Amino acid sequence: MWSRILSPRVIRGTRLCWRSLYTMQLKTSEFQCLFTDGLNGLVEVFGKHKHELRIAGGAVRDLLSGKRPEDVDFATTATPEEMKHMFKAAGIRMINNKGEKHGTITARLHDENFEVTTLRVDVQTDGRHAEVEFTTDWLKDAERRDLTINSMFLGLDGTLYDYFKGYEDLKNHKVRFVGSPEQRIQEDYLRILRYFRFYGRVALDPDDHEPETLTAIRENRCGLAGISGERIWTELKKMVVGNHAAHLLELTYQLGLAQYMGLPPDGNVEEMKHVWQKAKDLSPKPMTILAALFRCPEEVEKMDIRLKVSKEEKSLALFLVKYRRELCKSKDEPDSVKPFTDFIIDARELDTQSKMCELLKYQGEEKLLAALRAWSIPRFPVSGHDLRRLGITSGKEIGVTLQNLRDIWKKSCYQMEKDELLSYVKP
Ligand SMILES: Nc1ccn([C@@H]2O[C@H](COP(=O)(O)OP(=O)(O)OP(=O)(O)O)[C@@H](O)[C@H]2O)c(=O)n1
Ligand SMILES: [Mg+2]
Repeated sequence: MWSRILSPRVIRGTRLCWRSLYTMQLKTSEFQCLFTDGLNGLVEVFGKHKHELRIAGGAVRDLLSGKRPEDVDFATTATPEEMKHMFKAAGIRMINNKGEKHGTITARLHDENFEVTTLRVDVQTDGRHAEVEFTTDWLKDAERRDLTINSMFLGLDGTLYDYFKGYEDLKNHKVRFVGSPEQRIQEDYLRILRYFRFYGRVALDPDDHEPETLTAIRENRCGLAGISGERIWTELKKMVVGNHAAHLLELTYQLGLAQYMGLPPDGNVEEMKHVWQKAKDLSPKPMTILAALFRCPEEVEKMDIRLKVSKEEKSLALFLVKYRRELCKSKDEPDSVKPFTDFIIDARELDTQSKMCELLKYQGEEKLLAALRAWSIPRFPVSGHDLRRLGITSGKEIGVTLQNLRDIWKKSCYQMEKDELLSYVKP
């Protein structure tokens, strides 16, 4: 059952308002999966030193949505110094203390790492980094977090601490910033993209945004220019393969964000919407959806300069932009994968088959995709060595003959064997 404790607070020194803390008791069985020997050990150490320890942020959101969280962050009232002292005394190993400046200590128990962060307030932010001050006030730590659904804590006894109705928002499929969207965005402009990503995860309706959220995003869009390409790409990738992706990408264009995110300013939004509709249930790679926005290879190059995507991702984008219309199913035999397998045989590059699968997703060719996935590249049975044995010595001639034989072999649907193929060679 919900219990409600009301406390008056002054927000930003101007308005007096009632801030509520909702607490609720979850059954520990609901998050039993987390209680490993390592976590039990961690809980014991914090209990012994009388420091509070709670699960924080994204992991609480995931647990409440019935999902097993990928990474679990812990928050505590103990300072990093107190944690270090406590872990040392208990003989617990700590690893790479790079996060210590921001209050994070990583402890290793029973071969598991636990990241525990001291409650903090961001005293100075520049839209990317924050200078932090430690606190023992859980509300203050919740206040600096981005979205209400990401601002909850879960005590290890099953008590949920929820200052901003995050659980209600989660149940109502609402994505809202904590307090002022403008302020939260200005603290870290990447939150614009986090908003879209979580919208895709949580919202049912593709167009159920709070108007003031969209206004804050639009007015602060330039801030994205200062965010590194790697961070943008990490978020964008997750958003593009989530729910409502086409709607959200279109919205980034309507709000004028695209150019700050490495996407072509005049991206082909209509094509992207079609491609998404056709490919969304075929597990497309993020780049398969984004490729639809590019009108030419130069736009892929510009995107790469900004987002620093991987070599494979860039090569996939260039492949799709080049072949999306050129390489299509045959009109006479629409169920045949032959045009695609022939291309793969000729390309002789290891990743062509996987790129071709993405091309079929782009084109929405579900049946051909299944057939291509089931196909494995047959081995061409003739080598240069075989031709040399037949008396062909010039390298150039060997190359030409091999290609001719390969074409014959392709026509035979890769069935012809070596002797039959070599019978075509006139020495
Ligand atoms: N720009 C950011 C990034 C993170 N957070 C806070 O830090 C928590 C943990 O961040 P992170 O692990 O990066 O994201 P998650 O929300 O946990 O999402 P994911 O499932 O992708 O890990 C978030 O839940 C949120 O409370 C934030 O307020 N602003
Ligand atoms: Mg996380």
